[in-house]
Amino acid sequence: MASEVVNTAESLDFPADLKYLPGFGNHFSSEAIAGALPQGQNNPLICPFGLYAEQISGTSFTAPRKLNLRSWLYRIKPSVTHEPFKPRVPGNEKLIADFNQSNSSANPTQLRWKPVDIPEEPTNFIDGLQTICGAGSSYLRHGYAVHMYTANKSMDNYAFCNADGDFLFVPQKGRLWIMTECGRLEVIPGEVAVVPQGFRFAVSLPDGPSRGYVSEIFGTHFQLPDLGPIGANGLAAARDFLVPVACFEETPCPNYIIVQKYGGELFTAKQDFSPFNVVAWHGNYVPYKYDLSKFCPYNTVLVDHGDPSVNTVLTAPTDKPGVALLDFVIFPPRWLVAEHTFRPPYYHRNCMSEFMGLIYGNYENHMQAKADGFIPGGSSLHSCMTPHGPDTKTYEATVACGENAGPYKITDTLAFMFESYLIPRVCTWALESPFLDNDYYQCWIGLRSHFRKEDCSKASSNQDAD
Ligand SMILES: O=C(O)Cc1cc(O)ccc1O
Ligand SMILES: [Fe+2]
Repeated sequence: MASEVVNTAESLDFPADLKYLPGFGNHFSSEAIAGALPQGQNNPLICPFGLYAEQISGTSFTAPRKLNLRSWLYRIKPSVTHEPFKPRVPGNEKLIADFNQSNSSANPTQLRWKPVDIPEEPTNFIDGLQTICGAGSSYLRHGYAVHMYTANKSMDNYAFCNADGDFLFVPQKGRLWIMTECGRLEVIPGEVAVVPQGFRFAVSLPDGPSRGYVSEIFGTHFQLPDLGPIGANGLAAARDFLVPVACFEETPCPNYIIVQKYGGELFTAKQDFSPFNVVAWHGNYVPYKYDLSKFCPYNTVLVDHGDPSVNTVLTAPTDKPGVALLDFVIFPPRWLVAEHTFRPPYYHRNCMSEFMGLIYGNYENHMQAKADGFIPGGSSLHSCMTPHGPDTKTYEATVACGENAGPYKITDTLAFMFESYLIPRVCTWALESPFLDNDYYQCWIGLRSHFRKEDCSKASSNQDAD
């Protein structure tokens, strides 16, 4: 418990030495003022210091205990104290939470986008968020969305609340200062953060123009993957996940606006205080962050290219065992040592769908075969059964290197994949976007046949002689 730290954040300043609580799935507790958490019960008649008790649940009350998520917030005023929600004008028409024929289409071709420009006009995180693709519906609590954000303005006197699902933030350019009801998260490119469904949060941009990726999941939450035969350790360690400590604002804010995303539409409600007025909290339903450089990769040590699932950081399950609504997978710096193996990703068609982004560096830069076109801030989508794999340059350079490729370290790169069982529909604006790379398919067109027919006849005549 962070009871000695008195975080009375009179402004939303983020100190350099932000404190966090470590762990994943823990029952945490945090007090900005010692004694603010009720002891022995959640909902006393009068809470310490006259605070209001409020529960936020992330699963139905009756969910099995091992899945049950909820937290208790002790706040200066309860979040119900606001004027009625009204449709936000203007809304954000590029935000989709119910994928259908009016807003998106099926597209089985290989798709790739260049990095989207960060606008010049003042744009905050809410207005700069645009859905690229997704499947299902937040109304039915089954599905996901992949968004990109570009923004250059902090959310002042605005808080966002996503009633549809959980957001996983993957910043690519610029730090995010995410103020949440549980406290502050600083997230730099190379780190990721999760803000679960329903938490109010405000995004500030201390570095100015910023860009990144967001995945949103409907109806479930992220878990750490099972490790199977890997054993009890490896990949993302629970203790490297960081949860904010309680921190509150109490200065009057006469025109504070809550922007609620509900069914993909935006609604606003006015209130006269900051929603970041939680003096203490406890529970297991919390925002958190994770530094991807802490990931402990496992990989091939003799032959063949392992499947990318070995690099799963977080997984959001479906009801089918082992089948993900959304896996968050990374391709971090690591040694390649496989012998007589084609080391880059194999050519493949996957029954799952793969959205990829690049945080920095070159993706799978095997033997410096610099594949063009997939640039930091860009993205690609290879949907269910859409063939893909290394481009011509990478194939030729890998084969030219032959058996001489000794141990080789892939460095200075960080790519990721959102992989889903559900077949994505692609949003209309994303298909019409000037950033769509219409020549993407060209990167494979040069792949030549290396088939040596003469070797086949030699092999069969040798066989006849035997
Ligand atoms: O398509 C991709 O680049 C992602 C990917 C990487 C890999 O090493 C194996 C399979 C796979 O889908
Ligand atoms: Fe793939």
